[in-house]
Amino acid sequence: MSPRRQDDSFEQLVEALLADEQYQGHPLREALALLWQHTREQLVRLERVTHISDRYQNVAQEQARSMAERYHRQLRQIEKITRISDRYQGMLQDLNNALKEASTHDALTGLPNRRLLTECMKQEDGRGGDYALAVIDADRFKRVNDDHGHETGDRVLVALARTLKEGLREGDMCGRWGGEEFLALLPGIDAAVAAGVAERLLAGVRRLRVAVDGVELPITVSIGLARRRDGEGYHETLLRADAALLEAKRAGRDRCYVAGDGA
Ligand SMILES: Nc1nc2c(ncn2[C@@H]2O[C@H](COP(=O)(O)OP(=O)(O)OP(=O)(O)O)[C@@H](O)[C@H]2O)c(=O)[nH]1
Repeated sequence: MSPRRQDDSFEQLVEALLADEQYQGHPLREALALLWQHTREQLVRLERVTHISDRYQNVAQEQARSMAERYHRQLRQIEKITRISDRYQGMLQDLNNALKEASTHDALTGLPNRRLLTECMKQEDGRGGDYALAVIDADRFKRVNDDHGHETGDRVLVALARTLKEGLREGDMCGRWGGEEFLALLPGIDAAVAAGVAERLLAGVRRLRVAVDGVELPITVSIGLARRRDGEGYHETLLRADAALLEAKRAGRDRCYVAGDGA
């Protein structure tokens, strides 16, 4: 017999006993009635306590669940913020690199710009470095612009920059000094080697051809070369190289002039 049915039959038995006429006035009946009354009250109380306990457990479970959900939601938000922050930092880094590149390199040719060249020459001066400077200037470049347009002029400058860079040794530096003028910084070099490098650059540019409207445009440059003298600052060496360049131009262009030590 199931416990529930047992309870039911016990209850029916007690009820029947209490209702039976023949036990009216019997002292045990009074005791049974009191006991039965007490038992029923206890049962009601027990049910109420069980009900409260169930509700409390439900509330506790509900709270635990919502706390776990909140925790996971916040975790997901933190992960998202971390991803955004990583991306943002990456973008900042890229931007930083781009700014650095823009501040030190020429946008058209990609070569080091005047600022970076100046910085490097100052550093060489600072350590008393032995170097030569070659000022390289495109010949009759105005004509290229006038005859073929500024865009063609730009293409020529880009091709020229590549050719000059390819003609230099490892450790040399070629940058765009401004306009159609380039500057090569040749560290640790003696006069004869520097002149050889300049001749190689001239020859490389002579071989260069830039195609314009089906025609191959010849390009030449003139070079002024000066070797740093003891105790000299880069701007003085540069002035001597500029003077040598002027001589090369006057002498007919497409050549290199070397500044004498006394120049
Ligand atoms: N396309 C283009 N032209 C430039 C740029 N910078 C300077 N130039 C041009 O370069 C030309 C330089 O002309 P000039 O200083 O008269 O010299 P040149 O015609 O080369 O003559 P020489 O130097 O005497 O051989 C000018 O026409 C400038 O406009 C540039 O970034 N792009």
